[in-house]
Amino acid sequence: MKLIDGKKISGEIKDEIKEEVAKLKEQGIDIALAVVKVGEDPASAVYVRNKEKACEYVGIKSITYALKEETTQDELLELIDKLNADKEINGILVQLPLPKHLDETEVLNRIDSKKDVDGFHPMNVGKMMIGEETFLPCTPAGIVELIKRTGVEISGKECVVIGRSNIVGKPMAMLMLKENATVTIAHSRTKDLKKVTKRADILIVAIGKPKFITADYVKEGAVVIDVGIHRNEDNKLCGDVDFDSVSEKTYAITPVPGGVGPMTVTMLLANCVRSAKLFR
Ligand SMILES: Nc1nc2c(c(=O)[nH]1)N[C@@H](CN(C=O)c1ccc(C(=O)N[C@@H](CCC(=O)O)C(=O)O)cc1)CN2
Repeated sequence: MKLIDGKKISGEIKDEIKEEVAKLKEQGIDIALAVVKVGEDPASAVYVRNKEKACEYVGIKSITYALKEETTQDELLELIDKLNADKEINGILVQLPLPKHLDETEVLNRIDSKKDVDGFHPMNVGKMMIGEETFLPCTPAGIVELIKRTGVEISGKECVVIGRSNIVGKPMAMLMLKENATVTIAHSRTKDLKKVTKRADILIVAIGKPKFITADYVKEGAVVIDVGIHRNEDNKLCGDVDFDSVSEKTYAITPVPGGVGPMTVTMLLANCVRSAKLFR
């Protein structure tokens, strides 16, 4: 069984990005990312800190706007408008989830699509659908990169994606289709999930339930990618996949932590570089 080491692979990509950022600096192009965080969600605080550290490592300037929980929709939209107009800012991201009283869709749609380094704006989602060059959502893009850098051929493979969120499941399916996989999207209403998952050469799991996928859901020799992230009572992290039982059957598998998560942050850096190159 191959362990797909997302930490190592993302480290390699970060070094490539660092070189590219240095070259752009020599040409007088500086890259700056605005990160907007609303409220005190502890997981979001960790992810934002990881993004700040990664930016610093590669030489991208990051500015975090930490807004209080009670921030109103109008206040948040006003900040986005200000960042959209700021010529020094190449990328804007709003850390999700937002507090319940805020309208996430309206906020994400307000970000200038040319600064949408999360790839969540409808314009960029549309471009991705038709295969035009654009910002790709970071987690799905990171997963494609992980699979490719593990040396696994995607073209012609049976790929099953469990989950249909706008951030992971739907774009994931699109990107695997672009790589010429035969793609099935399974979800909470899928009948006989095991029957569907057992045909997967590549199984991508974003179901949101700790250790839900056990060995009996997986075909011998499959590649399994675990997008889930859960913290148990002992503060230990696990994914949606029962790693110990499933890994005995797989050709390759991602761990949690250290699999998909670090790639999400690294692909954000790649999108910041893309923004500076395409739209400065
Ligand atoms: N604006 C966005 N919000 C959210 C996104 C996103 O892509 N854009 N994705 C997730 C959270 N996320 C990034 O923001 C993210 C999740 C996990 C990790 C990560 O590195 N995980 C580590 C473990 C870290 C820990 O100790 O908890 C790992 O898996 O090894 C990075 C980023 C939702 N929101």
